[in-house]
Amino acid sequence: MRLRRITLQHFRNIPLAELAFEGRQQFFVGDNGQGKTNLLEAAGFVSALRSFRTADTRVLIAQGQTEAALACEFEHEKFGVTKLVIKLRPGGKEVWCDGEKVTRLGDYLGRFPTVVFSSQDQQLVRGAPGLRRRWLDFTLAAMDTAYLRALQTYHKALAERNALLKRGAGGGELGAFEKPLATAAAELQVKREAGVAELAAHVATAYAQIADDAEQAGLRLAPDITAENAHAWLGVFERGRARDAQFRTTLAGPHRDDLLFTLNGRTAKDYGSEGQQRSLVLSLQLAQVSFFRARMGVEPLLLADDVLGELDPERRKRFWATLGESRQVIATGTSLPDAELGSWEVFRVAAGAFAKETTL
Ligand SMILES: Nc1ncnc2c1ncn2[C@@H]1O[C@H](COP(=O)(O)OP(=O)(O)OP(=O)(O)O)[C@@H](O)[C@H]1O
Repeated sequence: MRLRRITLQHFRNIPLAELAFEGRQQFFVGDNGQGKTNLLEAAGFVSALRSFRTADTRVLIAQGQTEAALACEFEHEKFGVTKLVIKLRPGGKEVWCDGEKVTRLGDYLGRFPTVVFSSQDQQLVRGAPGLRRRWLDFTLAAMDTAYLRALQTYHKALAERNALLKRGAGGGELGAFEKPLATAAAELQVKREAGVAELAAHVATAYAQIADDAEQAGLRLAPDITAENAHAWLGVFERGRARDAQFRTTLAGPHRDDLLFTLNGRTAKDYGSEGQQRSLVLSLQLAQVSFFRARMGVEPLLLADDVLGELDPERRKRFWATLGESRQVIATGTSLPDAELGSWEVFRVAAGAFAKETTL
């Protein structure tokens, strides 16, 4: 798919911007703090209906304003030319797709896939398990509404069970929430195992294309605990009651799963060099691109936030070659990319305003 136009109103530091994109490569250049990432964030928001930087919609609305609006036009492999309008208010968001109001998030997710490359991605290898879990959940839920539903059910039941535990409840009282918890846990486990196996194959391919070593990259699920089926999961939660009551929280379950990255079978977090970890993170995001395309039959929109400048020249060239020219890339940076990295439509960003420059 291709983003042809985007309009932002009162979005972060951007009072009004109306941008039309001609080709498949747009570059936003400017000093720090001018609004480059804000533009990418808006493009990401219209596809995922959430920000890749914050869970709080309120901070997206320009200071002093009560509402922000985004409108865009996609050229889409499946839906043809599609127009989306999003209104953000402190209390939430409203979405229209070709003039029709979107009432169920699940119907919309994954239709306009976007993959974000950002310098924060390094944390995916080195940071806490929660970051990897969120990445996995986002990747799988975007392509599978049943996964999203299971995830929502699980977290709702988990929150209820934990609230009871905090109040000092135990035994049978917890039972009411353990059934939905167990059913959802079983579904999450099966879908995570299958999804990770599929993603692992894409990660290995991407790593072989961009890294300069001959190591084999791997990805696997490191479950906190496993059980055969929903019935067995119920047993897990029932047996955990006494210990959970002591700690006042549900200690074991899919909410503690992790993902493990490996290089030649060894944990990348502990053994991988800085450069290898960097290649691995890029491979992970490239795997998301291939996964979305394989599942949806749609070329995702790629948003690259200040990453091109961070890569050494060799890796940058290889990364670029992997992206190919059939996909749209919207990138940002404080300086323009090398001429060998394709021909960009360039926009200069200063204090939330955008000016188109001559094409590189
Ligand atoms: N809700 C808001 N209202 C007004 N301004 C905001 C809001 N949220 C963020 N900003 C402003 O947006 C600017 C940050 O923009 P952005 O994150 O896009 O920077 P950038 O151009 O990508 O810079 P860098 O290269 O440092 O990442 C800051 O000046 C910040 O104060």
